[in-house]
Amino acid sequence: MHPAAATPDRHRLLELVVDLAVVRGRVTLSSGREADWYVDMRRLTLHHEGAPLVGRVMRQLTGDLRYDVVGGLTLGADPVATAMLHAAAAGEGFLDACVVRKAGKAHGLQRRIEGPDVEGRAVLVVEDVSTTGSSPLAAVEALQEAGAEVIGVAVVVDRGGRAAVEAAGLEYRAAFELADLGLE
Ligand SMILES: O=P(O)(O)OC[C@H]1O[C@H](OP(=O)(O)OP(=O)(O)O)[C@H](O)[C@@H]1O
Ligand SMILES: O=C(O)c1cc(=O)[nH]c(=O)[nH]1
Repeated sequence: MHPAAATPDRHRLLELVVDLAVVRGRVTLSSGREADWYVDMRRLTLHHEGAPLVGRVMRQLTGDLRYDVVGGLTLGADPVATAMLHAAAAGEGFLDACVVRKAGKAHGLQRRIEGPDVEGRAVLVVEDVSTTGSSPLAAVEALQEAGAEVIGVAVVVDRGGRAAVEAAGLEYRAAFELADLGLE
């Protein structure tokens, strides 16, 4: 099946993204850039119907890739990773999740990457929405420093991050592009 094939799950998830997450109005993005709309994916990835759909659609999108850990830069990536973990657990496979902190922690075990150890493991970096690619690439760098093999990046909505991630030599998958959301 094509990674972004039309399925009932993908169709319903797209409806929910448009209904729940797209917010029109002037906003400042994490890059400092200004925009006239925002995709607040947390409204979807923490939603009772949206979260399980995110897990299944993202697993389907990356079904041909080999990875056994999934995670990205906190906070947007976290519910995406755990939704995928639960989708895997509900099926045949197993999948661990990890959380990449924006900065290292000064107390406790002082870990930047939380969860089961990632050293020597194949990790898929995820993100809820990516505009510049800098958040997923920050996660890639932290995971590689921790000894993980990063096999690619997958996002629910691509707002423009593809170019930077592909320029870094990484596979990039997006469940939805701006055209799918009617936002081009
Ligand atoms: O870095 P980009 O590829 O351009 O993607 C945009 C980032 O903006 C959002 O997070 P935000 O920085 O608002 O932080 P949060 O996840 O802590 O809410 C989103 O979850 C991405 O991480
Ligand atoms: O670039 C961003 O900061 C950004 C854009 C967007 O649509 N949604 C979001 O959560 N962050």
